[in-house]
Amino acid sequence: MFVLVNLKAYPCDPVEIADAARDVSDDYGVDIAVAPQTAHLSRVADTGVETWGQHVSPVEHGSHTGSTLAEAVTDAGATGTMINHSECRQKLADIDAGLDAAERVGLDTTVCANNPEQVGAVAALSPDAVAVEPPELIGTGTPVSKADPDIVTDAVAAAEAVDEDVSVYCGAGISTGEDLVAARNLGAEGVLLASGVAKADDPKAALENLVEPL
Ligand SMILES: O=C[C@H](O)COP(=O)(O)O
Repeated sequence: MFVLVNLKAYPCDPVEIADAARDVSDDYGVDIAVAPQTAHLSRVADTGVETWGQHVSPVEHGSHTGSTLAEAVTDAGATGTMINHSECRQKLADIDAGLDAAERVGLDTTVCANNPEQVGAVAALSPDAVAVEPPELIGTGTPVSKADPDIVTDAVAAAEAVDEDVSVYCGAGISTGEDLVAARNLGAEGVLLASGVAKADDPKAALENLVEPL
């Protein structure tokens, strides 16, 4: 299972969480990546943890003030990026161009989607992975695997029907090891989570609790 920890814009210490994620990943043999604010990418990557961008813009070098250039994301040490997070929605054409930008520099890609129908649509763009996240469950602590497990199994089927090489992750409300095991049992190959770690009093303990049952 791949565990992608999105720090969003939470008031957490990205380096403390990156250090914890690196150590827990090493200790438990689970692939854990951290996606901090773009301005924190270098500091997070310097810890040695797998580092992801929260977004890349659908642009090349040029007059694109305020953009998140894929080349700058890799220069900062990231090896992957999310695109189309529910809190950073993109038009389909921009998701496609964002994937082109990520591919140009060799970033791994996860495209987020609200539901299984959207999973099928974005799987057609051949990202490395899609992450299904019902927006209404984000930040609630109620995992999609409990609230509506069919969303995960339907997302897996939708991606498989389009492109068997696209992995499916699930997210929203995931905070415990039990949630990770449930996601795996529903066919997900990874999880995307945020508040369960970024808002935890002890992020390292939260990460250990997540991966221990795997
Ligand atoms: O990027 C992470 C997802 O939006 C899930 O957030 P959450 O774990 O706080 O529900």
